[in-house]
Amino acid sequence: MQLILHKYPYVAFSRRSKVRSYLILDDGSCFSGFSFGADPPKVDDLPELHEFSKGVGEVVFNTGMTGYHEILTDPSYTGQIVVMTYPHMGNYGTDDSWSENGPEDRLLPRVKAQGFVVREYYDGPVPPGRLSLSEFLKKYGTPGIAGLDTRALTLHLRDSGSRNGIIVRPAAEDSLDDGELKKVKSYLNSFPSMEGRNCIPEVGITEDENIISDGDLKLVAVDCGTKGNILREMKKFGVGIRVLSSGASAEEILELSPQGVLFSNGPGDPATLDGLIGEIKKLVGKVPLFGICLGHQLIASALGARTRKMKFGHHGCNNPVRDELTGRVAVTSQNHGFDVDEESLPGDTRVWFRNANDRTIEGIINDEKRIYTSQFHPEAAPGPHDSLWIFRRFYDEMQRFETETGGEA
Ligand SMILES: NC(=O)CC[C@H](N)C(=O)O
Repeated sequence: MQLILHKYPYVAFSRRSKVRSYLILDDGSCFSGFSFGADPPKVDDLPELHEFSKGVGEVVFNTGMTGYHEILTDPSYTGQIVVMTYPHMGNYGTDDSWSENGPEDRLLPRVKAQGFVVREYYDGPVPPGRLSLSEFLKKYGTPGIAGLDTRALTLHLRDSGSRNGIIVRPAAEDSLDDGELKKVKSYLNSFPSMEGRNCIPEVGITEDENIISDGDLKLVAVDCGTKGNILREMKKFGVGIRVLSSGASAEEILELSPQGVLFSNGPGDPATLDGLIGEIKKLVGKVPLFGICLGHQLIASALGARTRKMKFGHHGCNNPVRDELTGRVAVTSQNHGFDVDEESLPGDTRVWFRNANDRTIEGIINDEKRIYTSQFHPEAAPGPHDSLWIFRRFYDEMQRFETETGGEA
């Protein structure tokens, strides 16, 4: 009897022509692999690179098994190179309708991450109408690197912390010489660290107001680089959604008489966003506030708490979180490299959610001030839907606010 291992014409990546490239970290560690997607910068091109050039950024690992399309298009990954710990990526292709960063013409570049690192890149057929992962990355100018030991790389990042890195091609030959390696290392040592970086100008809408939907209750969403699914989940309740840019003032927000204001996820260090934090301070107690990820960090800061850089953060869709009000544990989708320092949280605000692995804060609640936040992503995309109820919780709060105050706090 003949054993058929592959029913369809799977073409192993290793059998295709390979272009050697390297992932180099700022501590000099060097991982050799093969290119897919867009060509990485050449060692010669380093002086041409700017802060948001493709191929260079903070290297973080993501523990999700699937969902690479949503991850790559999540605006919060701006400035970061993503390493997938799951070893096999690309097997279902990519489809633009899964993109998390809105219509193509509005929020370019479509792929937000600076680079993508995988153990094994699947190079077989994908369903009709889809682009392969490599074609998708190429179309949006983002380099990928495959064939390196992502397990060793992840352990290194876990032990030493997330750090800057670059995907590069040698100038001429197949391998980097010592001089080139030195050049790359000194380039990386002068590259800004994620702590202290404001990445908001790279994402989000720039026009004054964007009407997503109409409804009796009104939600203003302040776009710091919002994932599309946050707005889609709120839209399900029939609320009218107005998206304002992250430069919106408290007065502009209140002028729209919303029953709720949402501060979205977004890239970079929250501590750099003083202006936005100042505007949130003016909103506290006046209208229900909902913050997701960066939005959570900004609202906590407006209440007087401090944020801090985590060693390697939480990136994945399998992070357990405990609801401190009910004791229930949910598996959540996460993507953050900063957190709120519990010591600095004001006494009248409770920890709503806590990470079950490292016990860091995953959300805060203040009923009196009508404040609800989650550090994780209740909208999933990608990830489990266990926490979608949080959107309903905020919608109920918007209704209560309207009933109790007629919209006047
Ligand atoms: N997904 C997010 O909103 C990320 C928030 C922030 N940039 C962090 O890394 O912690």
